[in-house]
Amino acid sequence: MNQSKEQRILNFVLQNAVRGDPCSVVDTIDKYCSQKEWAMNVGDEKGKILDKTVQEANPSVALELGTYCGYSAVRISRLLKAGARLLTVEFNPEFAAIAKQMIEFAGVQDKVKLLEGPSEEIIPQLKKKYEVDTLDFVFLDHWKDRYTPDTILLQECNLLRKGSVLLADNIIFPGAPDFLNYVRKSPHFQCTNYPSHLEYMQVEDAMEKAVFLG
Ligand SMILES: O=C(NCc1cccc(CNc2ccc3[nH]ncc3c2)c1)c1cc(-c2ccc(F)cc2)cc(O)c1O
Ligand SMILES: [Mg+2]
Repeated sequence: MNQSKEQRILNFVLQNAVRGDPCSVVDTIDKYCSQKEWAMNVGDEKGKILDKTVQEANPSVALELGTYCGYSAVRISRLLKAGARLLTVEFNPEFAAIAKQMIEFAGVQDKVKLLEGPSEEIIPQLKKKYEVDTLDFVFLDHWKDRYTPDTILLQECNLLRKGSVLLADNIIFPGAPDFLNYVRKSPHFQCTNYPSHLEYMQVEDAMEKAVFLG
């Protein structure tokens, strides 16, 4: 049975990156996906925006929606302070299996908890089942039509606090127009736009930061 693209990405990392070195895992995925096969990792240009936003937030508890191969989970977790943790949600079982191996190879498994299932099921479980009080940082990179309902669900589940930082990928391409509308019109969010490019391409894209005001 021939391999999936995601399996090929993982194999390239296992053969070319340095075990236990998150930076080498991130760089090796970028090398493969820019030279051999495009894939929907956030990439290095938008990844630098993600890095700065995570460092500024310096979260104790972070949530990622849309793990894919684990590129941004490794990228985020390498920046977390001792004792901080990242919960990452992946609905696609094949992607989750790849991401689990990627996270372990990078050596960040003690900081990252991979939760398999759809965000709409997992978000309401975060407080009781995953012992979350509130989220300091949320990276949205899953189905683009889920950004808005999940942002509303996070508020309904009382998971955001004054200063919680949401960062959304793909604001321009593939686009998340209803999310942009929602957060920019809401009095509960202070928004900032970060123009960039689609990963590994010269196509315009952007990220949007939305800080919860309470
Ligand atoms: O669509 C995207 N990513 C989301 C996505 C996509 C597919 C599968 C999943 C399955 N994972 C999943 C689903 C639902 C979920 N609920 N909770 C967790 C969870 C997890 C997730 C995307 C597309 C492009 C893109 C495509 C084509 C093109 F030409 C240009 C650009 C670029 C990106 O950076 C992207 O992020
Ligand atoms: Mg994306």
